Amino acid sequence: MVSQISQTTKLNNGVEMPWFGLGVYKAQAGSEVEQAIHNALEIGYRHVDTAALYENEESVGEAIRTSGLKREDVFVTTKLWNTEQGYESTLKAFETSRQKLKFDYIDLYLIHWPGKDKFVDTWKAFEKLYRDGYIRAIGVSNFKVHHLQTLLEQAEIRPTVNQVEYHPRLTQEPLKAFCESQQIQLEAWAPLMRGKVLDDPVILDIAAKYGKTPSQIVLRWDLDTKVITIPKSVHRNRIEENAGIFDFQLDETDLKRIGQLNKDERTGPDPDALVF
Ligand SMILES: NC(=O)C1=CN([C@@H]2O[C@H](COP(=O)(O)OP(=O)(O)OC[C@H]3O[C@@H](n4cnc5c(N)ncnc54)[C@H](OP(=O)(O)O)[C@@H]3O)[C@@H](O)[C@H]2O)C=CC1
Ligand SMILES: O=C1CO[C@H](CO)[C@@H](O)[C@@H]1O
Repeated sequence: MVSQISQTTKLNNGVEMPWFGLGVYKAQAGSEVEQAIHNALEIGYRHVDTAALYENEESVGEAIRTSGLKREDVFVTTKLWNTEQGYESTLKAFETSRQKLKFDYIDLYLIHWPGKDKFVDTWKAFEKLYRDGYIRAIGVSNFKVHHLQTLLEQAEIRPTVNQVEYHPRLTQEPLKAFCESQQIQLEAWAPLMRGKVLDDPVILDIAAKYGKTPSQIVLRWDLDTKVITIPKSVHRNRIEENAGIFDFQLDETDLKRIGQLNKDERTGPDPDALVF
């Protein structure tokens, strides 16, 4: 069980990233997030997704240090918040995150949202931090195809990952195809659509067929569509339930049925509407 939960994919720079991890947005700094991470690591998770925005980086670092695991056993992502975009401000914000986590290095650092004008300068700072050895992989989040095209025209180092909203009501097909064509790994945020897809009749029907829960069906669909997934929970029973997806696979018919639930429906903002 433990080894399967930590199964990795090789990113375009050769770094191994676990397909499955724990999201900690809205997991409160202090005992709530620390307990959630301890539970997850005990169950076999080896990947945690945080961000400067979540205001829990100190606790994430502390939970990993007190887990009994080595730093290199856990893959940690954090993200640069929108107000810090720009070359110098990115270098500073990265150092603040690193100090809060009390880590020598970060596994994956993401530009949280593209915004409009500054993401290329921001990326140049990401490239420097990567070359200086502070980050094992650099990537982006909430980038649409046009943002990626602009970035790829000017980047010296390609993004490894694009973390975007992805669930059965937002299957992101054109973006997914573009990322695949550019060897950029897609990663799902809000993979459970924050609970909103768990009572969908098609998901319930498929759950009954496999003897699995709705969340397990939706998360297995992520893996079967080759998308990294980071469901959030602070409850041990759900943390364990969400990880129970490594003993089955969805068949082609069910993958297709889930894909047909797409409504291009977002639970978060449209990246083009978030201009800063
Ligand atoms: N790059 C970006 O812009 C964004 C990144 N993210 C990242 O992605 C992660 C996941 O996305 P998130 O927005 O948290 O949404 P999720 O789709 O992961 O849903 C989380 C919600 O579902 C509940 N839940 C978890 N497991 C179950 C279950 N088995 N059955 C029923 N309910 C369940 C949780 O409650 P409870 O905790 O009470 O169990 C929580 O309320 C975030 O935590 C964050 O790390 C998220 C948003 C944007
Ligand atoms: O990471 C995040 C958590 O969710 C927020 C609200 O949907 C997002 O805006 C943010 O990017």
